[in-house]
Amino acid sequence: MSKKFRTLDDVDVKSKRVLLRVDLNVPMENGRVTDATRLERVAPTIAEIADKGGKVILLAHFGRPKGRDAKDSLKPVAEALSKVIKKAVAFANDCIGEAAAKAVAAMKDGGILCLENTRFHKEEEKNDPAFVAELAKLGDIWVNDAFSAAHRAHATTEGLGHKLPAYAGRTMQAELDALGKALEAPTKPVIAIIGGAKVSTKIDLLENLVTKVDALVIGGGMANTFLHAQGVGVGKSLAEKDLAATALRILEKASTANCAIILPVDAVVAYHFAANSPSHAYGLDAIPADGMILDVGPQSIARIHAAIDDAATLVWNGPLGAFEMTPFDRGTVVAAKHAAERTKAKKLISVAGGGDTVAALNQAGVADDFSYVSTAGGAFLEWMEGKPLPGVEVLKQR
Ligand SMILES: Nc1ncnc2c1ncn2[C@@H]1O[C@H](COP(=O)(O)OP(=O)(O)O)[C@@H](O)[C@H]1O
Ligand SMILES: O=C(OP(=O)(O)O)[C@H](O)COP(=O)(O)O
Repeated sequence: MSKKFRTLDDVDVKSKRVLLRVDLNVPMENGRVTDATRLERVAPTIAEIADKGGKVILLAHFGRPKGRDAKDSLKPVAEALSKVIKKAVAFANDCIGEAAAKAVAAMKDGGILCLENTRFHKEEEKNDPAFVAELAKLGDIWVNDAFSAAHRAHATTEGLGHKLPAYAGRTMQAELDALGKALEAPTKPVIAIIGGAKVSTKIDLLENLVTKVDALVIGGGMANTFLHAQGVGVGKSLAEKDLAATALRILEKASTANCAIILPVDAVVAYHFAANSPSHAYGLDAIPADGMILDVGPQSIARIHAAIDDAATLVWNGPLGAFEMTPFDRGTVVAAKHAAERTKAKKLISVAGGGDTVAALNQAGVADDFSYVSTAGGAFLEWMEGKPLPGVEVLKQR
């Protein structure tokens, strides 16, 4: 990788208070981390700083809380991280103020401290200068290792880089390096699969994506939004109906750009958002008004297979259905296995990313068969678009 920013090679961290921005936004169920990939990926950076005698002060968000909310505490994640890195991780129940200052003051060289969810303060997402200044008091340098949150210009992902000497962490370096190698000049035809639940934050990306890929498979909550826009009754499905105009504009743009759009032609519908709740596959003209689309149907899966077969490069973010609950993982698991087989047969370069997407690939048992698995979803898509990522750009300034 051409050296565009300073890294841990350029700083002596011994005895320094290192504010290390990581992405601890891991999938959780009943207080238990269900996929530790993001924790495993950040482990080398934490170990390197601690082993060199730096004080590792972890900054991270979790979920999208509106203010302090116990269900979004990072405490259980810090405990899971401690198990992954096999080192003690202290915890402070606020990321600024007295609790944070005391915990930092008590640190020894090589110690590790995790501060509570930065999004418990609304100033985090506003990149508020006073909040940034409060955070900056706790550290001597800022290391950004959260590539998967680098598309956010928040206080801890961007603001701190203007206030303290800034460095890229090892995960940040590795992600940019690997994505560059796999996708800077992708072998065509390129197919993208976009699913998941973060419709409003990802739909705008599709407008650019359709000019860069030859085919776009849309699944998950994203597909429901498009189907609704086309006049399909989607019942009680997760769909952002106010984005119908955006969805139609994207379809038009795709047509102009000669990007094939593969939307579901059938859907697995249930009446309760719960594992193993009774379900049935319906054609699009027959989705029950009181039902919820929780997965793509069998005919849609066949089309997705065919689209993958036509592609030389695959980029994937977002599960095709509510994969955490059987049997609604079927579409995602079957498509993931198919992409993995094509990759093993050297017919496909496959790159997938996103907290839940990685969890889904692990659940399907194929993460290791993909060409590259990124920790990032939204950030990876924005990087693909060629958009500058605020959390990366700020590293280049200093
Ligand atoms: N049809 C659907 N209805 C409800 N939730 C869905 C549906 N399809 C996918 N999801 C949910 O989308 C979530 C993942 O979305 P997202 O956060 O956008 O992906 P990633 O973390 O990989 O970037 C999962 O929790 C999954 O259950
Ligand atoms: O999980 C994340 O992104 P992803 O779902 O796109 O992989 C990041 O932690 C960013 O979270 P955000 O989309 O709430 O800013």
